[in-house]
Amino acid sequence: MSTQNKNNLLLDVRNMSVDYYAANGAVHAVRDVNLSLKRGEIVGLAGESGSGKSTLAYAIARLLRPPAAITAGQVLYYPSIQEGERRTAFTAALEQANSKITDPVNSPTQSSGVDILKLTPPQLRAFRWNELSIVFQSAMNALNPVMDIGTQIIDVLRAHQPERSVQSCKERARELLKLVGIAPDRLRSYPHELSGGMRQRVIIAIALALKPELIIMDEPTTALDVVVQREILDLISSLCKETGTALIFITHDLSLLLELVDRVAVMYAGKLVEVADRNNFYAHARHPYSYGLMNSFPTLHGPRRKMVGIAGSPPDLRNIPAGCPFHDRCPMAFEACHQVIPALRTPFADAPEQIAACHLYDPKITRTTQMPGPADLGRGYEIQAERSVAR
Ligand SMILES: Nc1ncnc2c1ncn2[C@@H]1O[C@H](COP(=O)(O)OP(=O)(O)OP(=O)(O)O)[C@@H](O)[C@H]1O
Repeated sequence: MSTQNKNNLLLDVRNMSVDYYAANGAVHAVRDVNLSLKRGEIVGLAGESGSGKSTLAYAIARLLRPPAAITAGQVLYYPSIQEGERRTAFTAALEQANSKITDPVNSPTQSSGVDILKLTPPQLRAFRWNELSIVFQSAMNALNPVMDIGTQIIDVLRAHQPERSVQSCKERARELLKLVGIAPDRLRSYPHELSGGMRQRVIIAIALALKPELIIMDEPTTALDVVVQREILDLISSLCKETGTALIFITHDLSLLLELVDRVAVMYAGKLVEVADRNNFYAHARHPYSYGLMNSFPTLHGPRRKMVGIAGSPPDLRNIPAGCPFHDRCPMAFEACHQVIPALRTPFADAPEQIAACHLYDPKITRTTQMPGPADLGRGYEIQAERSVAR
């Protein structure tokens, strides 16, 4: 029997804010972000370059280093605790620490979760790889060129499971290669003997080595051509479903993201501006920024869309304008957008899980009697483009 929480929650990021302290002022890279993830769920983080996606992901994994600082927030993690099963390395590390103190801060059994930001160094070591692994941008270039891939996979296993025999590590390495579609006899190949796509598969195999509950992938396919990109995405998707691993997948390419994810979270200027399940988002992205982003990329499936693009560029995160941070690029902006920061709300009867931070959908603020639909947002962008050509 499992003692998991009833919502099957795996991760709950609460009110997260991160600044980078630069000589010319603090960069507010992540601002009051709330985001949760269920066990086995695939969530995509989208947004233009500089919107804070990687910073948020690294904050979750506690990988940020100065000049970055988490100025507020919690990252609550709910370890899987199966009664009668062997404790995981992580829950064992939590219990060991708690046995030494009278008032445990992070107990694996409490229903309120474990705050990753409060983990001690040994707990953090047990958390990484065992519970969470990360695939960085261009990770495939991080494989050691002078070691065969088998040794590199076995090294990860041995480092985290020193009690495991060499033979069992070898077997697991072969199994992992098979899982990612590489013949196990390639264990003795060196990275330069593999194609880019194969190297990326090896990286995915390493990320899965210790059966983590959660993987974060930051632009894992950008260095690959589109055909291989697609193959890798299909592989990631089927592996996550097969192993029940949750995934946070980061990219600025929304069309790619929509092929893979259960839910999409869109960031702009350090804030979450919309969260929706894939189908709702695809059918009707509510925030004008999400709409613009979606129509900036050609999609592989679905109806033909008119490409509009978003004029202008994101604000300077050292000096964020008042009101909605998107207002000076938004074709639908009105007075309130220049003054009042919109909160994430869920006013959509037809999609109660979809939330957007936009005054257009706030009946107390909006100027329209009807909520705008995709055609209205599209028309808004067209008018904006026509005006800029006329100028
Ligand atoms: N070391 C740093 N010092 C100062 N500012 C930084 C530093 N690293 C990132 N930033 C700033 O923080 C903001 C968020 O950056 P981040 O890399 O998280 O965005 P992103 O959405 O992941 O972008 P990309 O898609 O290009 O990776 C950007 O404005 C960036 O310039």
